[in-house]
Amino acid sequence: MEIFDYDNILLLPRKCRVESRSECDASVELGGRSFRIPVVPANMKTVVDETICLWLAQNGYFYVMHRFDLDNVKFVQDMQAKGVFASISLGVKKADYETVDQFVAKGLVPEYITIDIAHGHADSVKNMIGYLKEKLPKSFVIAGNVGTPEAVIDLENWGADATKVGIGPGKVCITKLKTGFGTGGWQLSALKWCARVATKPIIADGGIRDHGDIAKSIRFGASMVMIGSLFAGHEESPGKTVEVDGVLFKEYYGSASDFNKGEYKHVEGKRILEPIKGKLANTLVEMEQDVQSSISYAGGKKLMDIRKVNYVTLGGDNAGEHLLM
Ligand SMILES: NC(=O)C1=CN([C@@H]2O[C@H](COP(=O)(O)OP(=O)(O)OC[C@H]3O[C@@H](n4cnc5c(N)ncnc54)[C@H](OP(=O)(O)O)[C@@H]3O)[C@@H](O)[C@H]2O)C=CC1
Ligand SMILES: Nc1nc2c(ncn2[C@@H]2O[C@H](COP(=O)(O)O)[C@@H](O)[C@H]2O)c(=O)[nH]1
Repeated sequence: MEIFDYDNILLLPRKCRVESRSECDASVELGGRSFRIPVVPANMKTVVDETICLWLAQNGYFYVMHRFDLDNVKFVQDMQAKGVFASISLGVKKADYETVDQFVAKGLVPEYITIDIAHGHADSVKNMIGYLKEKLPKSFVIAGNVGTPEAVIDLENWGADATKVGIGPGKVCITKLKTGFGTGGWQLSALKWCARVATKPIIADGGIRDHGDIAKSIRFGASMVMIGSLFAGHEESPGKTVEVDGVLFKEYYGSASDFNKGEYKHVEGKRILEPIKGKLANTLVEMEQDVQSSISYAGGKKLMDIRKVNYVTLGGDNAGEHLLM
């Protein structure tokens, strides 16, 4: 198997078919809705909050609210009362089952539910998917995180409508160091490996450092990418603002860090500072424009045209050109 990551791949252009990049359509469909770009901010406490989620939904972007210190029932009620879709995260513990029961009792149906645990290839996820499909059959269920084709096959067979791929490639992730496991360092080829067997959408989660990595993820089989670090350093980001030598930063910490957990147990995440780089809305517009450019370099007009391009690997044992024959 070829092993590579975002830094060792470049996509190869095909003859341009548009006169302006504005003709290129960066939108993607997920769960019956169309979103402006194939990007979702990570469901982490220092990346999204209620205000950001509402703004994203109102402006044509997908979102997944985090599940930490949050009343999921109130969140769904609030979002739906404001006329936008509700997209929440759930774990697999007793309290998460009770949340589902409350939805049913109140007649609430979140449009999207992401089952979000560290080791998503597990019976606990199978059981939660089964429960959701029984109690809330209309909700679109995203399940993860996983990093192998076997896991993608299982999650899909258990009923997941989409899977989330990425174990440990995140910027504040220390899973690789603490456990010796994961897709950190080879996330893009792990995505390729998983996409070969997937029959439903994959969300590639973690490791995106530059906007061009979005197109690379689409090329290797993602329908969407989940990004934390590139979103954590905005004026509106929920993390604490910290000043260092006159420069403003936002804190960004892992969901499995002691900062998020409130205790040092099974810690697989750390805290870093991200320089503040302006408004979230501007970054999203820039991402859309960059994805439009990617589509134009792919010789296409729509997002999935990126899937058709050849690529080269730079450096290492697998270096070379990879042609689609
Ligand atoms: N994408 C990634 O690489 C990673 C992401 N995270 C994020 O951190 C957050 C917290 O995750 P998580 O700790 O799973 O959530 P929870 O604390 O809600 O734990 C979920 C359940 O899974 C169990 N569990 C967690 N890890 C393992 C494992 N390796 N093997 C067996 N059981 C396990 C937990 O039990 P117990 O704690 O008793 O073992 C618990 O019952 C999530 O948002 C997750 O996405 C965390 C690590 C890696
Ligand atoms: N191993 C860990 N992974 C984590 C933790 N908290 C979040 N995450 C994952 O990272 C991505 C974001 O990655 P980025 O490279 O865009 O910053 C996020 O969506 C989670 O899947 C953690 O504590 N440990």
